Order: sequence, then C-alpha cells, then structure tokens
Amino acid sequence: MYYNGFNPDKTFTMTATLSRDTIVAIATAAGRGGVGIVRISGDISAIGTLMTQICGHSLIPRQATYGAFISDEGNPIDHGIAIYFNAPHSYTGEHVLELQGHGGPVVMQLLLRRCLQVGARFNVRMAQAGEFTERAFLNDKMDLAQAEAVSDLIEAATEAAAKSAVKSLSGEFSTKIHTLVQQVVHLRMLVEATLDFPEEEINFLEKADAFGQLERIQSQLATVLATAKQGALLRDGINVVLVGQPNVGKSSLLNALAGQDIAIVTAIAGTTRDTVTQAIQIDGVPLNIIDTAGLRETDDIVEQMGIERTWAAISKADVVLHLQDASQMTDTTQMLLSIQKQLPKDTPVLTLFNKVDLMNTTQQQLLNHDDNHLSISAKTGDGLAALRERLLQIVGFEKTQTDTFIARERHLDALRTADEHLQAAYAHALTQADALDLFAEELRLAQESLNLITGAFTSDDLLGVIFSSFCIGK
Ligand SMILES: Nc1nc2c(c(=O)[nH]1)N(C=O)[C@@H](CNc1ccc(C(=O)N[C@@H](CCC(=O)O)C(=O)O)cc1)CN2
Ligand SMILES: Nc1nc2c(ncn2[C@@H]2O[C@H](COP(=O)(O)OP(=O)(O)OP(=O)(O)O)[C@@H](O)[C@H]2O)c(=O)[nH]1
Ligand SMILES: [Mg+2]
Repeated sequence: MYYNGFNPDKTFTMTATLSRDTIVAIATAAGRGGVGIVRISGDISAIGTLMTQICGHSLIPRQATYGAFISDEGNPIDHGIAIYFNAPHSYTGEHVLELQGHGGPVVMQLLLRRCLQVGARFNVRMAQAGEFTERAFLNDKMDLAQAEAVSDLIEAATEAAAKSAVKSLSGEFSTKIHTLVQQVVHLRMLVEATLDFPEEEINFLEKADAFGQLERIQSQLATVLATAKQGALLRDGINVVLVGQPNVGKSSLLNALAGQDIAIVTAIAGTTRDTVTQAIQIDGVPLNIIDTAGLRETDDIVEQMGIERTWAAISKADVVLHLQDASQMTDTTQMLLSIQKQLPKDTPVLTLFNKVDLMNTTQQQLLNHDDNHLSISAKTGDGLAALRERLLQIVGFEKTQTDTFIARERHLDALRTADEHLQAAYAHALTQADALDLFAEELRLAQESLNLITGAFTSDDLLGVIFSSFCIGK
C-alpha cells in the first residue's frame, strides 16, 4: 500500500520506443564456418510468408526442420535447418525465424537477399547493430545490464571476462541492483508516509532506524561497487605503455611478457619506430602491452615520427612502465616530467631497472626499491613475476575475488552517483532532522541512478549509444 498515490517503481516514464519493422541479418560471424545463420525477427505475417516461400511450408514452433531454402526461381539456395520461434517465446520476444545454412559468405548473402526480397512487401529491412538484443530488452526478455552482458560475452578477451559476463547475463548483477533499489524504496516509503503527517517528522529518523537502514544500504552498495570495479577491469583491460630511452630493453620486455618474439630487438639504439601492441593476460585481466620508439633527440625523420607515436600512446596509457638500463644509468628526470605532463592526473608510472643480469648483487642492492621502482631482466625473466603482481596491484585487481560479474564504466558511474546521493541523504538527516523532504529527494535520486544500470528508466539516446556498439546480427 502506497501513500498519496506514491509509486516508487514509477519514478520515470519509459521513453524508449520499439520499432515494429521486421528485421533480418546474418547472425553468425563474417567469413567461412561450418554453419551460418540468417535470423529474422518481427511480425507474424512477414515471418509466416518467409517460412512458406523460402522453406516451402510452415514450421512447427521451436522444432528444427531440415529442408531446402528455395530461391525465387524455385531452386535450392542451400539445404539447411529452419527453426521458427513463436512470439513471445524467442530471443527477441517477437516471432523469429532462423535459417541455418552452410556457413559460406556467398550462401549467407544469397539467403539474406532472398529474405529481403520475399519480405519487401512487409517492409522487412536489414537489422541495425544490436537491434535483436535491443528488442529483447524492450520486450522485457532481459534488462539493460543483461543486454550489455551479451555484447561483453561476445567481446570477452579472457576466460575470466567471459565467465563474469555470463554471470551478468544470468542476472547476478541485476539482482544485486534490484536488492539495493528495493531497500531504497522501502526507506523512501517510510519517509514519504511521514511527510504526510508533519507532527511525526521529528521522531521519524529514530523510530524508523533511518540511519541504520541507510548505513546498511551504503555498505551493500560499497560491496557491489568494489565487485563491479573488478568486472570493469576484466571487460576493459588496461593499456600498459613501455617507454624509455632507446636500447633500454622495451621491446625485449614486450617479448618477454608476451612469451613470443613479437617486436624486433637489436643492440642498435632506435630500433623500434612503430608502436607495437600485444594483447596478453595476467590472471584473467586483459592487458594491451604497447612497445614504443625510444625517446631521444634525433634528426632521423622516421624515428621522429615514431617518437610522435610514442607520445600518442602515452596519452592513452592506463599504466606507464618507464624503463631504464640499470647497467648504464642516465638521468631521466626531464623525460619523466614530460611524460607526466602528457598523462591524465593519477595515471601510475612505474620505473623498471632493466638488465639487472649485468650487475652484481652489491650493485643491484644500490638500486632504489619502493612501490614505484622494480628491478627486472627482460633477458633472464628475473623480476617479471613481481612486475605482473605489481601491475595487477596498481590497477586494483584482487585475485581472490574470482566470482565477479562483468561491468562497465557506465555502471560504475551510476553506482558512484547513487552513493553520493545516499551520502547527501545522510548529511541532510544529520544536520536538519526536520528537513525530511530533502532526505527523501536524495533517496529518490539514488534510486534513479541505480535504475540507470538495469534500464528501468532509459532514454533513446542511452539505448542508441549502448546498442550501436554491438555487432550487426546480435
Ligand atoms: N540458434 C541460436 N543460437 C543461439 C541464439 C539464437 O538466437 N539462435 N542466441 C541468441 O543470442 C543465444 C541463446 N539465446 C536465446 C535466448 C532465448 C531463446 C528463447 O527461445 N527463449 C524463449 C524460450 C525459453 C525457454 O524455452 O526456456 C523465451 O524466452 O520465451 C533462444 C535463444 C545463443 N545461441
Ligand atoms: N643483458 C641484457 N640485455 C638486454 C636486456 N634487455 C634488453 N637487452 C638488450 O638490449 C638491447 C636493446 O634491446 P631492445 O629491447 O631492442 O631495446 P629497446 O628499448 O626496445 O630499444 P629501441 O627500440 O631502440 O628504443 C638488445 O641488444 C637486447 O638484447 C636485459 O635484461 N639484459
Ligand atoms: Mg624497441
């Protein structure tokens, strides 16, 4: 029972609109494969006609049927499996027809064209990126965090990332958000009820244990945010840029970390010109290791262009590894300052003393060793395990937290904003015990922010941004 027609679930109206066109796309990856699928979703009249025209007969829902896919001239384009999913029992929640043929690009194009041709009088059109999944979302087959997880699963760069994407796809992340929202709603209800009876306002906070409730929500939100941060690391990975003077061993380190001979290594200073990027993983966290041209003054035009690329890479770094040749130490203070200038404020820079294999133990002990300095040998592999550990530590990845769900920067923003509103609510309650309407408003804003994650409220703009990054056919 809500007071005054207050309905906590309807803080907003849904503005997203559902296109009713019937859409078609090749659902499988471009190129050659054993099987390729053309998928159609939409209106029953269009789908029904496609079935009879292309398969030659109508299909029993959800039953795989083998047969010819027939061209307009009555010849088989391919022999394959057709499946009809009747609405709402399909991926999109609409009527869906799948033509599963042989996975060649030409066969797939022919099938696609045939669908467009038969579907022309029903305005069947090519699907846009992510449009099948967008429909699944708009038809309440999944919420927004789950829809995003579909794309994150497909894009996953590591096994750990895929595992956590499946968790989000199954709704684990969404459930956590729902639990938080429910608790905020509960507290809002109590407050809104009290607002109707001003004489009780003063005692409300104590009676309802508002502070206790708020604290419990805040602590749960902190846990969800911490897990989401891990999930975002698994999804987005980190760009690690190797910089330093020529010949200090950047390319050697890239090769050592990749475990492959990827970049050219020579004793000639100025070997690397183009930036060389290699994807690796450390404990499931995807990393892009970016090897760059050594920084120095040079008249060589090609090398100068390479160095420009180094600066461009530095500006995109999440972590900078600054290498020095420990056996031939030079002053790099000036260079480090320029690098720092190029970096966003708190981008970590770790200095690596390379080639320690060329030094005796006493010399090695003289090297600075703190959180920002490590000794390594790209040649012998010495210190690389410590480097890997340190990299994970720098980006805040906790190996022990293996059971995380995948998340995006967008989700982290929403969680942080919700947290800020809860904090503001707390502050209002502390300072002005009689200003419950401000307290209530902050709770409403916290809920609004949490709702952005699951898409309980979404704008067309946000959906456009999210689904346009999907691949066509998804
Ligand atoms: N051939 C094929 N494989 C695929 C997909 C697809 O669309 N086609 N998927 C596309 O991403 C994924 C699977 N996702 C799917 C999700 C729901 C339904 C579905 O039919 N749902 C119905 C019935 C559910 C049930 O029987 O329990 C429903 O929700 O009502 C199908 C596929 C991966 N594999
Ligand atoms: N002894 C020893 N030699 C190393 C080590 N790392 C690199 N070298 C050698 O140092 C030289 C330069 O290595 P590179 O990896 O090409 O250096 P770089 O920093 O990529 O150089 P540029 O591409 O010119 O900027 C090569 O002869 C490597 O074999 C190391 O840890 N120990
Ligand atoms: Mg190099």
